[in-house]
Amino acid sequence: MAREQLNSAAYDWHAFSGREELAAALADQIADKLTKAIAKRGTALLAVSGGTTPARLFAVLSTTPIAWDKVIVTLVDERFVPASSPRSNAGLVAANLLQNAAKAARFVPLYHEATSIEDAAASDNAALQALPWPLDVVILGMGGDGHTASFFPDADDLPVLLDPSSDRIVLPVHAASAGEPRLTLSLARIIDAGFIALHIEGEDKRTAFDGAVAPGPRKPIRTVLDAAPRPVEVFWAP
Ligand SMILES: O=C(O)[C@H](O)[C@@H](O)[C@H](O)[C@H](O)COP(=O)(O)O
Repeated sequence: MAREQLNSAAYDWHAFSGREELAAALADQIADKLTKAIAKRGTALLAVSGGTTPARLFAVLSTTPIAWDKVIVTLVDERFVPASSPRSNAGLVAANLLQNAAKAARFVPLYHEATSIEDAAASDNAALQALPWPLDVVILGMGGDGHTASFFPDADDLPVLLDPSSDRIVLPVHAASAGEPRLTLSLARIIDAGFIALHIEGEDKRTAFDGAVAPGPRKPIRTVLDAAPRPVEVFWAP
């Protein structure tokens, strides 16, 4: 089916006529990048976003025949809730991605019980040092307000979250619009990824993306596009 391809310096736009077609194409791209990473360094590091958009992609990816036992999966961000919560991104990944062939992957969550989100982020920061950075693949989502990861426009310390030279891996986020405190990978870790995909669906998200890349007040997604050393691959379907 027809695919619309628009490019700009900061992103490559890949539009699909349907969400199934998008999921198949993006899953193929992810599998290709992970397989190449495994061939090159014996392992692959994948970070995925949560929310509602990725479930179909995760289901398709979970049946993709790659060496999942050599893949480490972590999260781009997480709500400060246990995996048993319906709000948990770890729960979403467990139910949709870590199934079928992908069950063999190693999952590294972000949420741990802690007395504060700051303590949780500090322990994550220490624990995730041991992962084989940089990310080979990162899959971002985007909210209608132009947030991605947990870089919410109303987040306290947004400049810290968006510092491209930060040596932090995981940062705590307080943002009234986020619902609950969040844990997020830093911008620095995200833009270091070998393949950066932004997965958005629906007309509202396309309008929000177009607004974010147009001249005007900078939204967090625009900061990611501008900071990335290579074009972000945007996958969109109506
Ligand atoms: O924890 C989260 O919510 C995500 O990581 C977040 O960044 C998400 O990608 C956007 O909010 C879009 O969410 P939807 O897919 O639900 O629109």
